[in-house]
Amino acid sequence: MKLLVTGGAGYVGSVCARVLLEAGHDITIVDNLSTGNADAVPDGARFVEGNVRDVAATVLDPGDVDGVVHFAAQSLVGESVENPQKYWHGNVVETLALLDAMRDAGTPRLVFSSTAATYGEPESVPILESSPARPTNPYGATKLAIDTAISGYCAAYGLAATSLRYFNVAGAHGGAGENRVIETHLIPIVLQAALGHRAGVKIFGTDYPTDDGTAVRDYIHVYDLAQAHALALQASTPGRHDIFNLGSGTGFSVRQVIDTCMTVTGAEIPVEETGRRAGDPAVLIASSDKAIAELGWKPDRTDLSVIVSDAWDFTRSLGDRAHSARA
Ligand SMILES: NC(=O)c1ccc[n+]([C@@H]2O[C@H](COP(=O)([O-])OP(=O)(O)OC[C@H]3O[C@@H](n4cnc5c(N)ncnc54)[C@H](O)[C@@H]3O)[C@@H](O)[C@H]2O)c1
Ligand SMILES: O=c1ccn([C@@H]2O[C@H](COP(=O)(O)OP(=O)(O)O[C@H]3O[C@H](CO)[C@@H](O)[C@H](O)[C@H]3O)[C@@H](O)[C@H]2O)c(=O)[nH]1
Repeated sequence: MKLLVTGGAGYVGSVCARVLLEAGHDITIVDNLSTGNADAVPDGARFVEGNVRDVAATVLDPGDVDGVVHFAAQSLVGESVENPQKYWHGNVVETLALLDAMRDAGTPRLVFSSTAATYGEPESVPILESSPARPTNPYGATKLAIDTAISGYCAAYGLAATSLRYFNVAGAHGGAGENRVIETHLIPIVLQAALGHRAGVKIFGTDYPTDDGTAVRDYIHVYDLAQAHALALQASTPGRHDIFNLGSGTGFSVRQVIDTCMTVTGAEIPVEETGRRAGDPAVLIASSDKAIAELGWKPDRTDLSVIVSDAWDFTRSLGDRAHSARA
């Protein structure tokens, strides 16, 4: 397929673009490099630098593009609580412009990066797609608003769309991984501390109602996630909006993640316990049964040690290209 990939210079988008190229798709990436890296754009993809809102209409030639895989977004839970304006504009306004450009150009399919954050604090785990969606932060609220808009565009205009609700993405593949200028995610932060690029790691909250008091998340390997995108592109149906959770189905606490990172790296990492981060739910664990049954998805890198090892190999391979090395 001829595909437009937004956010393909970012972490998840750059891995997925590689996997889609390997599968034989023709890829054009649009990215404004606000959090992404130009050197993450894979060989073999065309690259257009710009905001989705500004360039979508020019890169979607009428009748020419088979689908859009839309990763570009603002995606930090804590930041969204402090600066919701950045999230409503950066996510909802940008995506509505993309949906309208797709409609004008007759682009038939969309795969959208939705999130576990749409559910908020779950009543029970694992979380199903039918679980109540009550986001606890503006980031999740904007992604839920986009999912709602997509449903309407599918029903009224015949778009074929899939929203993939990722849980916590981690790991690396094909020379691509996490290398953000400002890093806030747990696993890359712990690995940067293991490399000596940070003094240590803070645990945000030790009073959650979990076994060890720290928050529990479901970590999914970015390669498994990429496979789901390839399947979703094949499975889409005009007029339908399908929503799938994507996780490994197992929860790990912040302490367990730090312990696994210490085992994999062999490094002793200083840990400081601090208060909760605003907007964080206690426990997020996915049921991915629907994706397994309906997309034929087969996640096979679900072991946390494998996820952390792949992230560690990538982080070490960066050398001077690591933003954390220059901090
Ligand atoms: N990383 C996770 O754990 C996770 C979990 C759930 C959902 N997601 C979703 O997956 C997607 C990718 O996340 P990521 O972790 O790779 O983030 P990222 O910040 O690494 O990548 C986002 C990319 O989009 C680009 N971008 C942002 N706004 C843009 C705009 N308006 N126009 C053009 N380019 C723009 C950035 O420069 C960056 O390259 C996001 O939609 C995020 O909400 C991520
Ligand atoms: O230095 C740190 C960083 C994080 N955490 C905690 O570790 C957990 C995981 O945090 P993080 O890696 O920042 O991911 P989340 O905030 O859970 O969000 C990720 O996972 C969500 C889905 O669950 C996605 O929607 C988001 O885009 C993605 O950033 C949370 O409990 C954090 O409070 C710490 O204790 N210390």
